Amino acid sequence: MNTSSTPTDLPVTSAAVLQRLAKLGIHRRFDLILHLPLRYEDETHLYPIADAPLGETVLVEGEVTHHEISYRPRRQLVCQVREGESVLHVRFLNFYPSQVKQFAVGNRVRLLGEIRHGFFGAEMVHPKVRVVTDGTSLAEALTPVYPTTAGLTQPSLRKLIASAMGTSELSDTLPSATLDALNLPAFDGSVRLLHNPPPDVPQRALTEREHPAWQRLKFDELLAQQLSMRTAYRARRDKSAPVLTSPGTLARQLLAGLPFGLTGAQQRVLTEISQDLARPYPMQRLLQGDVGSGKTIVAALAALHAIEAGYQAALMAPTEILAEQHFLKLSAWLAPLGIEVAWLAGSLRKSEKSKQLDRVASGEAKLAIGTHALFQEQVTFEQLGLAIVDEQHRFGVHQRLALRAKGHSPHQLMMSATPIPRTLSMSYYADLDVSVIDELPPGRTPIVTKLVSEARRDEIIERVRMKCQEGRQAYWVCPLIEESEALQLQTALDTHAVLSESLAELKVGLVHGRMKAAEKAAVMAAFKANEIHLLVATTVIEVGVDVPNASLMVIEHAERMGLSQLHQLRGRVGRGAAESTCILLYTTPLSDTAKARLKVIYENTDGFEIARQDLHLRGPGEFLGARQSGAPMLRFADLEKDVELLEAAQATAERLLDQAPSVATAHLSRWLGSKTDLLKV
Ligand SMILES: Nc1ncnc2c1ncn2[C@@H]1O[C@H](COP(=O)(O)OP(=O)(O)OP(=O)(O)O)[C@@H](O)[C@H]1O
Repeated sequence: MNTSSTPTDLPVTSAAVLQRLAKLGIHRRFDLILHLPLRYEDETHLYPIADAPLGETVLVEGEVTHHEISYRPRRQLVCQVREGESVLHVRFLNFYPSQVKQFAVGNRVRLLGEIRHGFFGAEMVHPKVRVVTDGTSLAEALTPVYPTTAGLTQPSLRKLIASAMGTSELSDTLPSATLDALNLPAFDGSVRLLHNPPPDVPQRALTEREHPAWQRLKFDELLAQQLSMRTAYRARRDKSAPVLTSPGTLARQLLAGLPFGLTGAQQRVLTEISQDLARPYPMQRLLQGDVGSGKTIVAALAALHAIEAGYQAALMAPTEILAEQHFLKLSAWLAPLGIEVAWLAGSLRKSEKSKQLDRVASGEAKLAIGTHALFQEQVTFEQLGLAIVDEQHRFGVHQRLALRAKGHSPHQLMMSATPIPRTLSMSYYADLDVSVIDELPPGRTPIVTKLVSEARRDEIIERVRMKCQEGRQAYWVCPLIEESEALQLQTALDTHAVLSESLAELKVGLVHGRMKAAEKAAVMAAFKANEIHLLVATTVIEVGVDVPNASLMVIEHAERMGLSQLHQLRGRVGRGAAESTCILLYTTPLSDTAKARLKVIYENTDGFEIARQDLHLRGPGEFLGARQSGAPMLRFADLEKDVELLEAAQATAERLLDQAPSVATAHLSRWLGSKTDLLKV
């Protein structure tokens, strides 16, 4: 079998063609084979003009009875083709002299296109044309139409693919017993069928990717992904990590001082984490929990586990606001236990930074909290046992690896406040263990969501006044203006000015992305202390801000925001016992997608359900964030439609890795080819 696919195995020598192929993601012969048609043209079957179905691409034939170049309403070639009593009008708005020749009166022409009812009767615009001579026969297979790029015609792509198919060994990577059990056809037959389907295959099954041949390709792709992720998962067991055992004394002390007990879900995930930490190989666990489900206390208890075992822990967050909030909360929790926490962020003054670095290096600080400043070169730990990464999807694989390199393969806990749909975590996150906090702390009153037109802004301002006079606090979130940060800042400043004036008796604060970290922190601290009643904010408050007394949120131009972002923002309220309201202000007219998004957020409060619908509306890219660059992407399988195949691929991958590793390797190397270095991540 040919597994040594390299860029040189393409049946091409021209640098220009190689470049065009590269644009299509084709770098080796196997990529050509996997370059599957978008759709097909059916030239196997002639329809009588009178009976051809409307709105479908059909092949018809007739004799040219007339042609002219007309100039009204614009220059165009207008022809008539007759078959018996039926007449078809044919028009070309752009045409070459050669096309005029093809339509010489008396010629028999075969036309491929869609018939519509035009002004003069049946008409075809811009059909594909062939002049019929005695030897012209019908095609034997459907004609594939490939995704292509400028300078690469369909016939030349077809030729290249045919040549790759002719010279490649397409033997099966999977044993026939496996295929039989899964009811899947052979690989060779499947790709050949998809490139050259016989005329009796229903086109819908092909274009909708439901044909067994498609199932086979999707399965192979999913299997390659599973094998890649699970190989990485298993490879971790060969590395050694500190065995962290802890009698749990510190954890008990911390819990004793808290006003609440852990929920069942928090306890369960904590057990999962503690068991991992006591293993001799590094943990890589993803902790998922909906907004407000209480991940921070779990992170703190995991850190205490490492600390009690004699090691240090680090907690890294993507923004300084979030990191600082963690720092304040965890310092307050850990100080009574006599545990020192260091703070590392980009905004620290040099002398302060070097003091903090010393505390981390000497081991005086048992926990270090910060932004990406934590994995910069100067940072050394005395003995790092656990690295916790909050909002993991905002960090790339490299940043995570850099933090990991700070210790002798420390354990890693990754936290995500954006719930990840099950199929996504089964596929793109299959190299991790996953824990889910699927229960909210008791006593929360569900958030009431209201959709309100921008025209009723004044009423909303009154509502803010009332709430704040009752002693509650509120957020006012300014619209996201992606095109211009300056404009976004201006909007926030204007909104702040207007609201300060309208609500003169309230203290109105402002926080936005352009402020210095220390300024932001001061505003957040004042809001937390209820010295600010209404906080005007850009979306910098999206993740993690925790002010339980805030019970009203107004989001302007909610129609511009993504679902997960709205859910995150809305989760900033409803964190205490008081009933909370989130008002989504929208501006009309709303696009269909904006309507769909607002409907989902209005109807659902469960983050996992919202995530599932977000996956449906926007595809997986939005969830993967930085992870996308490190994971082999799926081209054929659809995580929504192909759940069964995904489950089958997952089970097959485990079985092959256990029982037939050489089959697993062969399959992987065929699919990943030059990308196999991904496995080293
Ligand atoms: N078991 C519990 N019982 C009552 N309150 C809890 C419990 N666990 C956490 N809390 C409180 O719930 C609030 C939310 O917790 P936390 O900030 O950890 O949420 P989170 O999961 O990080 O959510 P987000 O991603 O929205 O920040 C905090 O005020 C926290 O103190």
